Amino acid sequence: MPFLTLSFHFTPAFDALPERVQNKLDLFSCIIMLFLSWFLWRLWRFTVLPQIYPDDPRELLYLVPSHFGNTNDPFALTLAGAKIYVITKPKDVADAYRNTESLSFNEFVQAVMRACGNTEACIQAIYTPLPTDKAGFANPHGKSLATLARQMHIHQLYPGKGLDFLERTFLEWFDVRMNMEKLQSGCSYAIKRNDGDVVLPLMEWCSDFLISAGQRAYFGDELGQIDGALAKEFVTFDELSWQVLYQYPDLLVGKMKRSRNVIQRALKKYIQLPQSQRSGEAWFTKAMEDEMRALNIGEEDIATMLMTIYWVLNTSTRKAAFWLLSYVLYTPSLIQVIRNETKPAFNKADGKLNLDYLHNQCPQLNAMWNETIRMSASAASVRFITADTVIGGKVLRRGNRLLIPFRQLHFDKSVFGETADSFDHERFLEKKPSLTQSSTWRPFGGGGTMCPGRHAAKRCVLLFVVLLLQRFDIEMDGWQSLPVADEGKPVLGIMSTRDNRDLRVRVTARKTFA
Ligand code: HEM
Repeated sequence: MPFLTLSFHFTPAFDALPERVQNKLDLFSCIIMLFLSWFLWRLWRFTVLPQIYPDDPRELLYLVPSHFGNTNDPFALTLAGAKIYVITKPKDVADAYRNTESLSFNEFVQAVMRACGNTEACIQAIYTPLPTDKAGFANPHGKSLATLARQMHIHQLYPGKGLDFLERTFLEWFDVRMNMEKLQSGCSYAIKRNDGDVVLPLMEWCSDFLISAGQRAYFGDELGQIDGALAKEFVTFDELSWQVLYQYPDLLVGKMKRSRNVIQRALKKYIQLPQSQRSGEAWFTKAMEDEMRALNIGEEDIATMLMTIYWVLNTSTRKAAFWLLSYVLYTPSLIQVIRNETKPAFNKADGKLNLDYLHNQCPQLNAMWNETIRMSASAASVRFITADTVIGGKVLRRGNRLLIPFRQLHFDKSVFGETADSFDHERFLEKKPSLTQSSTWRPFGGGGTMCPGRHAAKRCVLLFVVLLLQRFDIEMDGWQSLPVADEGKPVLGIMSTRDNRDLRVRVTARKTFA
């Protein structure tokens, strides 16, 4: 019974009223009490507290579309009882990336590890500093495996031998599969097969090819021999992987978990194969496995860790290839631009590809890559605040999280121009060579955790696109509107299409080369 009405309830006047009227009054007083409680709470939270702590970021009132007159000051949200600060100003973002003292990435990684099923013992082993003279990857500063892992990623993924190995493997993989006979026989998901052409669902095709190539480059042939359907299984997992990022309760994630388990089981069988029986894997895979075994981490945990590698490796490249090809298909004149520019990269005699030429002499293609990821990247960096920290003149209190969403930066008209909402790769050409160095360009995050896989992703996607456009004609199979990106779900890089919409494309072998 609400407190306010108690005194009235015990009066003879209340007792004298008919029961129907008494019930109505009860309901009315409940509503008044609820409203009053909400009003007092709101007054306290959004009016009194900001007066007491004027330097704390303002709390965003629920569902108010633009905050505080678009000042872009840091603000706070409360989701499921947890306070999350959000910063959107490029300078604040740059300051946050620079701060590795009181803004930590580890907490986020550990939460993802737990959500994927890693044990506490494994997490502890990975975050414990290791001796400087340990065997394996050099550790002169006595760091934990969690910190060394980043350096190991860089060793594999930054320009140099490791990245060249990956690129050669991608190329070999695409090369043998990208001919009409193989597309006709190998793409079980083809919608139509005619004499000389094939109709394919573009996203499904990009997913199959890019995931399989990524898997082959990191895990060699054996993983595919253990389970030939992992690429398909991964797509099911990946489309639901926002449930991992939101840390959904186990009860609600059956389908996502089933697919994840299939991949983890295959990875466990893979590491149970003696290393001498595995071939063609990337340096990183074996080195990481050795490091974990040296810490006595069990095979279940190792397979779970490898699953997260499989995830970051494969989630974005397939979607980036899809978006780049979609944009090009909606402006078909760009197909010829790519063909003309990349033709000299192919040796006239044997068709062999000069990769250096592709990396350094193709500004149009490079600009199309930049524009594609500007339009379709939607990740956010997350940091845990370990001590009160001032950003943008506001105090972010320890124990809360900081979210740095990048997407809105990529549509800033003062940086990308009035056409920022549409695809126009020319903005990245000579006009503004420094655009990718600007603090509003963040498809790969920033600071000490900036994506180490960005070069590999670009090389993999561009190889696929260039081979495709040089070897085939491609067009839409009947008019279809451009799918809309699904901005509603958190991702680790590039967005999917809303409602998983795909495009049907007709692919025909080209008679002449470029
Ligand atoms: C277009 C493709 C890609 C995009 C847009 C992308 C984006 C990102 C973003 C936004 C982050 C988080 C950065 C932060 O929080 O500051 C990240 C982290 C990471 N990415 Fe990528 N990524 C892509 C491809 C790849 C590929 C192919 C790999 C290969 C293994 C990869 C490996 C990683 C790793 C290991 C991290 C964690 C870095 C760390 O812990 O320090 N990414 N990526």
